[in-house]
Amino acid sequence: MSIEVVNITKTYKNFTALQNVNLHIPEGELVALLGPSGSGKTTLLRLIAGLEQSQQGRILFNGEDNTDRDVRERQVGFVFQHYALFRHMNIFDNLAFGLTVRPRKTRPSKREIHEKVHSLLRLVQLEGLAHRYPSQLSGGQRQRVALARALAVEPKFLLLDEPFGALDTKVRQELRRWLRHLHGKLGLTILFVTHDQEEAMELADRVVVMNEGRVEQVGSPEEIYHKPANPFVYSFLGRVNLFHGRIQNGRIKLGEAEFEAEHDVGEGPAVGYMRPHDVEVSLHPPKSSAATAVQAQTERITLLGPIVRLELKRLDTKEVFEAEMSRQRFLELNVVEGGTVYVTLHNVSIFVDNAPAIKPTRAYVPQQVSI
Ligand SMILES: Nc1ncnc2c1ncn2[C@@H]1O[C@H](COP(=O)(O)OP(=O)(O)OP(=O)(O)O)[C@@H](O)[C@H]1O
Repeated sequence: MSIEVVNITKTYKNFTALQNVNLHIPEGELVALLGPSGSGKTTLLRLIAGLEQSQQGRILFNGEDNTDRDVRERQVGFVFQHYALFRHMNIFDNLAFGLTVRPRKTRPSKREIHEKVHSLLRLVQLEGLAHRYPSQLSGGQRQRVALARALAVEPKFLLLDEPFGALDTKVRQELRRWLRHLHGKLGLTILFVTHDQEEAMELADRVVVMNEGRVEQVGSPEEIYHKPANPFVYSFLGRVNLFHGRIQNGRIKLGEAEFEAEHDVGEGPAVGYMRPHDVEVSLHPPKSSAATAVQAQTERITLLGPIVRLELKRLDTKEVFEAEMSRQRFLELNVVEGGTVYVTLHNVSIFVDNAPAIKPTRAYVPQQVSI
């Protein structure tokens, strides 16, 4: 089932938690709501579920207006960070609960419930644990039971609020793989909240980046990482270097590094954003006369297994920034702390105020002046 959020604004007294949010989630997609704490992710999820009401806007399921329907009518499956299983019921009863409390008319028979619960246990790979109590399961197992319980009532879609938040890294990774697989098998629309960018990138077909009650960007993991719409998205998705400079005479000057802009971008202060893995480090000045290389001092070297991170300080602007490279490249280079290197800046995105990114088309090549 598709979900459409149309122009939703939600305020608590005089605090605006969501502002003019619009979002379309096509049927069958696995979508992440990603953003820092307080950005409005849970509020949006609760509004879609029908647990909250907004002051403005509509919520449509498959094009049908559900704004005024209550939570039970919406037939949504939920899973929260803290598994919230019934502690006094065994796993079988936890899974059967949603079906046994249905009105007599729509309640399945005992045999049907038994079959359903066992097929769900098979689906979440917990067969044989039906008679255990929640306290006798690991955190990851409990969370899989919570998912199975949400699926038991055959929801139109699943809403997951930081479903793996309380689990340790290794279990989280396993559950991510498992959820991806489950989604592939069921083809259900799933919307999940996370503040972990790696989780969003690894799991989701599409990521909705939120900040201060607004949607900053919606795109595939590839798009939001490689084509961030604005400085917030750039900075939120991974490490980033900032270089301060100016646009003048159609050229973008970041200290001694200069780039040409494809079209007229005005004049004034500008900030260059760049990922550490796009910084090319060399011990020698580049052969080309392009003015994108600057000198820097190596302040610190951090070995991170297969990756090596250098903390560098530009000699021209004194800005401190990071470069990342493979261990192999690091060993070939022979960089030392305190030494001087040449860095070439690739893939810089220039942002002026909050306008869309300017991608420099090429490095500025100074003209030879003949005397
Ligand atoms: N019932 C409430 N009354 C007042 N303010 C609220 C209420 N619920 C949420 N808020 C505020 O709305 C904002 C958005 O909260 P929300 O829980 O949606 O954020 P979030 O992105 O899910 O954050 P987190 O990752 O920390 O869970 C926060 O500033 C929060 O303090």
